[in-house]
Amino acid sequence: MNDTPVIQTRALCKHYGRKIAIDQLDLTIGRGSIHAIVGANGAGKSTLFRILLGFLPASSGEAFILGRDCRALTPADRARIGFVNEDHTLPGWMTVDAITAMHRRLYPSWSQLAFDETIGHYHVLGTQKIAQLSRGERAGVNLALTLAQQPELLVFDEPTLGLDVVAKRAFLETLLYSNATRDCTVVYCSHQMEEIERVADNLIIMERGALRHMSPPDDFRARVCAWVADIPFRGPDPRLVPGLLEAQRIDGLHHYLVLDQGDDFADFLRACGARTVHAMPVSLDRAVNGFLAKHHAMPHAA
Ligand SMILES: Nc1ncnc2c1ncn2[C@@H]1O[C@H](COP(=O)(O)OP(=O)(O)OP(=O)(O)O)[C@@H](O)[C@H]1O
Repeated sequence: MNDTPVIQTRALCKHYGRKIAIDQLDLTIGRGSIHAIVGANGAGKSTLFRILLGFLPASSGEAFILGRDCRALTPADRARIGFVNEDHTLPGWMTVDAITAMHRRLYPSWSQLAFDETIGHYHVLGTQKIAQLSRGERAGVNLALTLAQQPELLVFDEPTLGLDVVAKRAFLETLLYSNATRDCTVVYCSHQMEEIERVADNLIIMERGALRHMSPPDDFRARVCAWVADIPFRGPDPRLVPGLLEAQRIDGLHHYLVLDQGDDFADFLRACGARTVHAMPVSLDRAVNGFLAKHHAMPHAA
C-alpha cells in the first residue's frame, strides 16, 4: 500500500499583494477516505486547491500532490487527479456525446462503466448540448467525466453549490459509491455541514489561511458543548467564560456554546450564581459555525 500522503504542504504561503491568503500552512492528508475542508469565506480553501493543482504559484513554502511537486505537474500526474469546481465549466457548445468521446480519447484509464453508472443518476440525453443542461445535470456530467478517468485523487471545490436536494443527493451517493468501490481519496471543500456529516471521514478546519483543526467530524463535535444556566442576574462577564464561542440570553436563561470544557464548566457556572445547569451536545453544523463565527468576528490587523 502506497503511504505517500495525497496532499502535503510545508510552511506554504500565498500573498496577493498585502493580502495573506495562505499563512504558513502545514497540512498532511493521507491516502484513502473522504476529507472535507471547511472554513469561513476567504479562509483560503480555493487558493489552496489552485496551488495544489498547479494553477497558481505559491509565494513561499512547499506543496505536493500525490507526492509530486505542485509546481511541476506533468500531464501524466494530472491524469491521476480529478478536479471538479463549483462552476462545472464544460464547453457549452458541445453535446454530451461529443465531450464524452473527447474525454474517452484523452484519458487512457477511461472506464465506461464508471461513466455509465454515474450518468445513470441523471436524466441527460447524449444529444443535448452542455449549455442546454440544468446546473445539477451539468454537475452530474462533470462528475461522470471525472470519475471515468479513474483518478487516484478527487478534488472538489464546493461541488454541490446551487444544486437542489435531489441533485445534491445524487452527487453525494455517487461520491460515496466511488470512494467505497475504488481506492480513491476525495478531498473537497464545502460550507454544507449536513453533507459533510454524512460523507466525510475527516474534517479539516481552515481559518485565515492556516490549519485550525483536523479530526473525524464527531471528534470535533465532541469538543463543543452547549450549556444552559439559570442565573438570576446578569451572568459572568463573557471575557471570563472559559472557551466561550457564543453567549445568548433566551427567556431569562443564559445559553453558552463553549469549546474544550469538561464537567468543571458546571462548577464555573454555579460559582457565577447558576441555580440550575444543563449540558447539551450540539450538531456538527452548530459546532463548526460557532467556532468559525467566533474567530471570524474578531478584529484582525491587516
Ligand atoms: N486574485 C486575488 N487577488 C487578491 N486577493 C485574492 C485573490 N484571490 C483570493 N484573494 C483573497 O484571498 C483570500 C482567500 O480567498 P479564497 O478564494 O481562497 O477563499 P475561500 O476559502 O475559497 O473562500 P470562499 O469560501 O468564499 O470561496 C480572500 O481573502 C480573498 O479575498
